[in-house]
Parts: sequence; C-alpha cells; structure tokens
Amino acid sequence: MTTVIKDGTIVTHELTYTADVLIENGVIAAIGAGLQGDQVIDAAGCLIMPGGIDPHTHLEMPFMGTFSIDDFESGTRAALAGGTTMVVDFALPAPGQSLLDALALWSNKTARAHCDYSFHMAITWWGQQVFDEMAEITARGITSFKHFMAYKGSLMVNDDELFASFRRIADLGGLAMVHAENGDIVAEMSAKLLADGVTGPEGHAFSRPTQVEGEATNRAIMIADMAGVPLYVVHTSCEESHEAIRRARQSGKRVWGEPLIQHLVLDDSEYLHPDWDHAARRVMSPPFRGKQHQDSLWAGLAAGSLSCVATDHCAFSTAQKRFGLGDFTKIPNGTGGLEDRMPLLWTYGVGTGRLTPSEFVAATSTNAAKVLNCYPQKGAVAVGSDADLVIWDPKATKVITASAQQSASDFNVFEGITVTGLPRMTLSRGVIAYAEGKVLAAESHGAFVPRKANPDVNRALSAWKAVSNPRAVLRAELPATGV
Ligand SMILES: NC(=O)NCCC(=O)O
Ligand SMILES: [Zn+2]
Ligand SMILES: [Zn+2]
Repeated sequence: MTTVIKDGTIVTHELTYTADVLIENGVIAAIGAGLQGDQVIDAAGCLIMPGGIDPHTHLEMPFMGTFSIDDFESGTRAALAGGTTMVVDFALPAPGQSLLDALALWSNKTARAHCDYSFHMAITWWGQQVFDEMAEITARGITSFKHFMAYKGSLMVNDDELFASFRRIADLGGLAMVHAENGDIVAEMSAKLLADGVTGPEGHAFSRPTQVEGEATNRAIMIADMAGVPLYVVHTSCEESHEAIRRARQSGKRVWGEPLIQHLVLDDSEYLHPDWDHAARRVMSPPFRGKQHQDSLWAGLAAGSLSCVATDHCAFSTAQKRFGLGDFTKIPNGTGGLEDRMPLLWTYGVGTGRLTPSEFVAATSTNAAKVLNCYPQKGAVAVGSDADLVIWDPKATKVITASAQQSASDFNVFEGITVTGLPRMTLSRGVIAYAEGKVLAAESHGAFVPRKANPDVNRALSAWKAVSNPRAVLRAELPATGV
C-alpha cells in the first residue's frame, strides 16, 4: 500500500516548500506535485517535518537505588505523542560488567518499543576487557560512547580513564560523549551542605554550580582534542559550558553541545519552592539554571554553537523522589520530557521568534541524525529516507498536564504550561503511529537503528592528526666523541 500526504508545507533544516509526499514500503518514494497513493493524508494547514530524534533518554534505567519509571513501552509512546520518532538510549554496564552483556540487557528492554531506537554505550569502568569489547560494540552499530564525569562512587570515570577511552574511540571512528560535571567537587560540596543542615532539594542545585559544569566541559574538550576524537557534550545547561563549546568550535574542534528542553524552559527558582515534592520532582543533573543561562542556550541554538535539543528523559514518580527526604543526595536525579520537547521548543522557540522553523527541525531532528551518523536515513524529508514524519499543526494548542500524559510518572515538570504547535499525526516508517490524540503504532513496531563508524568528521580528524602528530626530528649523525 502507498500513502500520499497532500496539501502540507514541507519544512526541512534548510528549506520550506509546498509539495506532496509519497510513501512506499516505509520510505519516502517521491516528493512533488500531484502525487497519487492508496491512502491519502490531508495535511492542509500543517507542516510536514522530519520526526523528532531525541538523542538522550534513559528508559528503565537502574539509577540511585531504583529504576526510571518509563520503560521502552511508555517512553516511546510518549515520544510518538510528542512528534518524536526515534530515541537514543544509554546502555549502562555496571562497574566490572561486560559491555556486551550490558548491550544484551538493554536490547531485551526494547521488545515493546513503539518507535525506532538506537543506543549509546556508557563507559563506566576501564580495563582491557572494555578496550577489547568496544570494537565489537562498534561493529554492532553502536558508535557513540558516553562518560560520566560526575556521580562519584558509581558511574564516574577519572581523567586517565577518559583519555584512554577517548583514544580508543578515536581509533574506532566513534563519537565520545560526556556528562560534564566535576564529580569530585560535587561530592565535596554535597557533604558540606549536608553538614551545614541544607538537606532539601535546593541543596542539589547549590552543590552543582555552573563552575563544576564549565570546568568539566573544558577539561573534556581538551582531553578529546589530545585524543583526536569528536566530542558531544550532553545536557549543556549554562553559559560556562556553552562558552567552552563555542570557543572550541571557533578554533576548529569537532565538539557539539546539547541543551535540554528543561533547561531552556525552567529555571532554578523551582528549587526554592516551599513544597518539598515540587522542588524534588525537578531534581536533575545539571540542575535548572538562572535566566541568563537560558538566554545563552537559546542564543546558542540560533547561532549554531549548540546543536541538538534533547530531554535526558529519566522520569521518576513522587514516591521515588521521596527516597531523598532528609538527604538531597538520595533524590533520584532526572525528569521527563519526551512528549513535551517538540511542542515546548516550538512554543518558546518558533513562537517567540528565537528560532526559525528550519532551525527547529535542525535542533529536534536533523542535527542529531548527522552527528550520530544516521542521516539521511533519519532526520530528513527526502526521497529514500525513512518515512519518519510529523504532521505539525502550528495553531493547535493544549495545556500540559500529568493527568493526560503518556509517561507513567504521576507528575510533569511542565504542568500548567500552554503550548501552541502540536503534532496532528506522527508517522514511523510510513505507519500512522499517532493521530487524533492516540498512539496507534503497535508495541514492538520500533526497530533498532544501527549506525556506522567513521563518518566524514572522524576521517577529517584522523587525517589532520596524521599530518600534525609529533614526529621525531631527523638529524645528521654526529661523529662519536671517542671519549
Ligand atoms: N540527568 C539526570 O539527572 N539523570 C539522568 C542521568 C544523567 O544523564 O545524568
Ligand atoms: Zn547526565
Ligand atoms: Zn542522561
């Protein structure tokens, strides 16, 4: 069966134009005027954009003594309802665990995924086994490796491990990723705050000032530069970190920054709320920041110094957040956002003139596809691309509320915000996956998206390293002194 989408306006990361889209066997077969298909989708008044790609989620993640509450079933349902057609989650080996075992574990979690997904592999410890297995992980289509510079005592890796891993990734043609916060300083500051009687959720924000993020971002950038590997900095939340990324990019380094929709929209006043639950529900790392940092992130998206807007979707329930009553260091870190990322970015970005529609497409989809090397299979409205599309109604409006969300959590950090700009329909590989407020894609419709190593950027970086690597100076042999 063929499907044709008629009377919509196509918006890509570079063009806006009117055309029909013909879909056959899950891919875009033609784009043009007067196309015919067995099934007709009317997109009048709507925009046809690439389905969103969320490059940063944690579904059913074991973390801080519990599991994030959305699994691949509810998480991907939320994704489709918000116009996102692919999520990239993190396989997370326990310290000492084989990367291949962790991958098997994560693959088993995906049986009920409604939309496509890929993985990053986290490097949570270092040793010969990790070094060896990274090659097989890359061969299986997982080419990005994440390092936590925070969470001391659990996920954190040190600089020597970071450097060793980055060099290995450079050799494999992969992408290094970092959660950039100085975990040693955070641990020190947390202990001091607790000792001083600051036990509530505000202590979480106080223990992770922007300096710890700026310092770690800069350190990761320099280590990546020495290793000759491209670097992706997840959840860039503040000017200090953005500034380091901006400077690196200006000097030709291959570095990308990822702001989260939470940091773009919500600020640190949330942690001072008199209701403990309200504040604790918003505990995540890095914490929400002040308005000046939000302005910096928005400017970075417009200027191109920041690349992909993600969610870091890691939802918990209120009951889980209460594990940290009396000690903010025990509040599970993370918030949701999969269903709300695109409507919020449209509302606060395109709706205010901070972003053009094409910049919106770049930030929500195309840039992630390019950086993660699955473009133009994903992130494109182009002949031959997967028909992962969102039919976007820029006038549709709703109030965000937990009672109507797909997520399994009992709250939503964006509760009460009115968004204008919503998916009317989401298609995943040509299947109508979401329409009229309902998720229609079957459980298990989602498929793994393998990615290839050694994209152009890595090849260019390796070529440059080969040209500029230190070399021994060839000198004329001196006569022996005979002494
Ligand atoms: N961000 C957060 O608070 N939780 C998820 C894990 C991480 O990305 O650091
Ligand atoms: Zn993180
Ligand atoms: Zn994360």
